[in-house]
Amino acid sequence: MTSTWAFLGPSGTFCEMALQQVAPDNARLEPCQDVATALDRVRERVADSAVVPIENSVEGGVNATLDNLVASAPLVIAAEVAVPVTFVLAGRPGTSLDRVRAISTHPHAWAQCRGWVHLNLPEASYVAGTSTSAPARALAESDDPLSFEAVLCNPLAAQRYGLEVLAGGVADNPDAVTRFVQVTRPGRVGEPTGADKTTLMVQAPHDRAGALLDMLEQFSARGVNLSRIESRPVGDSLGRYRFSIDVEGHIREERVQAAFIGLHRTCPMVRFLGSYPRLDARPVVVPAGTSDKDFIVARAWVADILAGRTI
Ligand SMILES: O=C(O)C(=O)Cc1ccccc1
Repeated sequence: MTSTWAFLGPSGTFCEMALQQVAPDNARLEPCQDVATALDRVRERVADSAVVPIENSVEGGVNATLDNLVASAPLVIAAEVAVPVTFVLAGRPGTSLDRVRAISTHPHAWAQCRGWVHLNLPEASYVAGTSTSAPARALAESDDPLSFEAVLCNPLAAQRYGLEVLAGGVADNPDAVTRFVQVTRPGRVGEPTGADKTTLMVQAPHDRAGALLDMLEQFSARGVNLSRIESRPVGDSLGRYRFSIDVEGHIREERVQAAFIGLHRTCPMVRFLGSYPRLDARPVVVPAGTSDKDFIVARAWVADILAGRTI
């Protein structure tokens, strides 16, 4: 049976390149206007999965994704993918570089090429695009006059839409990587691989000294290592934050469950956002005293006490 995959479109985005790494060959593709629409397609059961950007090595977390994952009906991350992001400046065939007055692209792409533009086209202004390939397609297909003459997109998109590369290698950081995730509706949680990651969103306990430390202690007390933590405003008033966190380990592991139970007891909001294999497949180091076996043995000891078998 074919599955339907939503992504940030149109064809030619970095998101589509990420999707190609995880989707089956016969997947039906559903290009969307923005990240929120792609995730809603999964909630509405129009799509089985969505592939969306979550973190960039230059810009950090992708807020549209981090916030949307906790905004409405629950979704979970099933897999992660990294895509090296390389940009070209492209225009309609025959466009000369010194004629470029305005450039359109996705805000994340603009942020990653700003230095090059400042140096090489200091007069050029920026026109926000919904993705890197949306303005590329518009340049190629629109008969109307556009408010820009060039786009920043990946070399494949320039080729796909028949645009001419006016300059290559325009990224300020040539090693930039964006991490994308495959998102699905929640189901029975799969088995751990030993090299897994778990994503969650937590609202710290109420405003008081040490609240953040107390939250972090839930992880450190169980030997659970954090690989990413970012604060996001809750949105209803100034000064209220929740934390988007990646931890090393799987929700089927005892120490991760113990940390989740601790958070649930002490924090106003905790949302599980998926346990999935780590991109680098590096096995998680489990500190002494926090393995599943350690928990099972300790629980059996308490059971013995309760049954009067141990004093
Ligand atoms: O617009 C795209 O091509 C995307 O997939 C979003 C994006 C934009 C810039 C860097 C990484 C991802």
